Amino acid sequence: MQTTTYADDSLALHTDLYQINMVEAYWADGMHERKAVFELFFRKLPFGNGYAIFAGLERVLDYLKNFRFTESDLAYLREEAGYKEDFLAYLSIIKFTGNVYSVVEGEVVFQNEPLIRIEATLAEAQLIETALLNIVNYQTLIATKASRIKQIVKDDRVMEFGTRRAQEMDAAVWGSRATFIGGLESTSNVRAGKLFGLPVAGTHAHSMIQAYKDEYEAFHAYAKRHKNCVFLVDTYDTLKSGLPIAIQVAKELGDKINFQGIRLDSGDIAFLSKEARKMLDEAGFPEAEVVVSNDLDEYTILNLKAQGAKVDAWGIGTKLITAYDQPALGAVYKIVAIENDDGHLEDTIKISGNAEKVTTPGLKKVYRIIDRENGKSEGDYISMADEDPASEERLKMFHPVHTFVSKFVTNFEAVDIHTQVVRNGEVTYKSPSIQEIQDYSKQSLSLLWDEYKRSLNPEEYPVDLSQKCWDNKMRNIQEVRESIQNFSNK
Ligand SMILES: Nc1ncnc2c1ncn2[C@@H]1O[C@H](COP(=O)(O)OP(=O)(O)OP(=O)(O)O)[C@@H](O)[C@H]1O
Ligand SMILES: O=P(O)(O)OC[C@H]1O[C@H](OP(=O)(O)OP(=O)(O)O)[C@H](O)[C@@H]1O
Ligand SMILES: O=C(O)c1cccnc1
Repeated sequence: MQTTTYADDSLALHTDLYQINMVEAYWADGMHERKAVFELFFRKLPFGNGYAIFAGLERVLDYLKNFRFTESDLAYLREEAGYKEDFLAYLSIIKFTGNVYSVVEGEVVFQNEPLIRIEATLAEAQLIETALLNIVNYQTLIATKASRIKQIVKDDRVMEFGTRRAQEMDAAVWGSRATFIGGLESTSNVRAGKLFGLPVAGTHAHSMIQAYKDEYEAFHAYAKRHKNCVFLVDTYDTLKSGLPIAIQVAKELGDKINFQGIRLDSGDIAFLSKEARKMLDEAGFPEAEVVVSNDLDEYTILNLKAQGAKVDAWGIGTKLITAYDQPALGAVYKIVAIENDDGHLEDTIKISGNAEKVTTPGLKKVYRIIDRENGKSEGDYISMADEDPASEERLKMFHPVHTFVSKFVTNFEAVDIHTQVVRNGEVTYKSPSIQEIQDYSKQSLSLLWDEYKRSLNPEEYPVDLSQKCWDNKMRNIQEVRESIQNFSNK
């Protein structure tokens, strides 16, 4: 529903006011077209996990391709926000003209490494920050949550049921896409199925049983119109009513339906699933699945498995789509270089009392270092852009804060984890199909040792700096210190 007089016809204003205000200052000072380099990264992996699954690139590219202030955006900025005509005239012609390097969706990623690098005019790079973070923070968080769940359930199917509990509609559809990237098998959201080509699956609700008042009637009515039926058996009494009636209907209809199984949505899932398995087997339905749902997450599932629950498929909603135990990923977007008066890129650094928060300046690359003998990742290696770790015989990798933690790697492959996805404003990357993205993610995960993949207290995967990158960072810190010293001596 339209609630104002302005059409909601672009995403250019999906930004924080301060971005526009900063750009106005750059523009007034003639700095807006200076080349700048920004990096998007997170500092801490979510859920205490040992890795994250990157998602969001498809929407980022769509956003960048269409980045334009429309007439209604400009009218709003003029009439409600008070911006002047000369600045609005500049905004009216701005579009994204830069270069973007990104990891691809489904990639396994880690703390403190640039996921996306933007090289653009200062104004463009600044204006897009908020939307990029908004997209990547949410989608990466949800893909990672899904991947954690998948690590626990292994080959069991997982159906995403979260739409009704998601933080509104965008989160539901893009979230369900992210859960597929993270390894889940289907979503219940039909629109997400249509938009992204996701497999759609589901059962039925208690309301149908209540509408027919009677489980026998309801199951029959449903089976008349649907194949692959999963009957929800816990509306009245799971063991005394729902299950026996589901079995009766399945026997009566025989080959006319493909009785796929039953769903449990309350009670003691471990106990009831074992009982259900027994009853289905004894009734001659060993192939029928036990599907369960009810406020599940990876912790409950792990516990249910420890209790010997006999479950074939898990329906998971609220705790997945809202990332219930950690509802935000803290990815940030930091400037690392800017063109100086002479037209050269100059490093820039943000200092912090917290060593982990000091940014790593300069134009850099990230390589995944893969051991040629066992095919596993030894760690990620952040170098200056002009370095080529592949040409080194023996690579020294050391922790970027606790530098005494180090190792040497030989016989390795160094794979640049970024792909150029936008060149001079043109999107040059075509997103693979959603299935290809999921397959890629599985392959990317298979490079990781199990120690990094366990859900509790995983080992910390090394994300290290090259010596040159480290030296450059120290030099930049020193320069800032000296200039502060000079300033306070004045
Ligand atoms: N055997 C079990 N071990 C651990 N947790 C379980 C087990 N069985 C179910 N659970 C979980 O315990 C919680 C039970 O939720 P709740 O207290 O709402 O009970 P319920 O059976 O769903 O009741 P209601 O009839 O109100 O839906 C759910 O998160 C469910 O996944
Ligand atoms: O528990 P979640 O992980 O969020 O999974 C989704 C939940 O949504 C449905 O319940 P709801 O009570 O909304 O409707 P119903 O009548 O279909 O059970 C479903 O039965 C699940 O319990
Ligand atoms: O298909 C289902 O069983 C379903 C879908 C959404 C939410 N809960 C259950």
